[in-house]
Amino acid sequence: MILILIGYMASGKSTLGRILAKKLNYEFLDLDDYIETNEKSTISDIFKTDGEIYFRKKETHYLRELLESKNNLVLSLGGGTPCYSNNMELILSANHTKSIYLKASIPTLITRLKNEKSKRPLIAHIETDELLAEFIGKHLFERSQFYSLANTTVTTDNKTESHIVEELILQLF
Ligand SMILES: Nc1ncnc2c1ncn2[C@@H]1O[C@H](COP(=O)(O)OP(=O)(O)OP(=O)(O)O)[C@@H](O)[C@H]1O
Ligand SMILES: O=C(O)C1=C[C@@H](O)[C@@H](O)[C@H](O)C1
Ligand SMILES: [Mg+2]
Repeated sequence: MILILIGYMASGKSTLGRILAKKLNYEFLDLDDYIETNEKSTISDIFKTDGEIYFRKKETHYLRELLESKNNLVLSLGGGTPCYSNNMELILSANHTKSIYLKASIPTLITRLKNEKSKRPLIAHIETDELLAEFIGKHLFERSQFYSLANTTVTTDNKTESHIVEELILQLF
């Protein structure tokens, strides 16, 4: 089984994925980290040097590689992974995957992303908190249609990390 965590930037995919994998004794991989290791570059540098379209091609390539080669894995995706190419179709049509949308509210995402912009090239250039809030609101609205295709959804606001992981395990098994 490959458990796939989906959600907006800062929704908790990497943090919760690591904890979930430990509990289940599964391998943990973060698609952003996997891309960085294999491309020998950071996500920010890939965006700067080769552009977003190149990044999205690589993202689909490595997603497919992992889906075809791994088992007993928790895989945290990038925030945009479900929204490009045929990635969501790939995930849903594989018969050994379960996908989970980690749903966080706009205010929660704004609070987290205000302090963590620099590593995220899509928002690093946004100068004020007001503009960031406006961007997140619109962007999440556009992306929700893809996130909502996940097999299951867990809301994460005002819940501790361990509480969310317990809920995930109950929903999944
Ligand atoms: N349930 C939670 N309660 C409070 N803080 C949380 C919770 N889950 C995650 N966080 C915090 O939110 C921030 C973003 O989490 P994380 O990096 O796991 O998000 P992500 O979905 O992997 O983001 P990205 O798509 O940009 O990689 C981190 O600082 C993390 O500690
Ligand atoms: O939301 C997005 O489109 C992204 C999120 C990050 O996880 C990275 O995959 C990259 O910064 C793009
Ligand atoms: Mg992450």
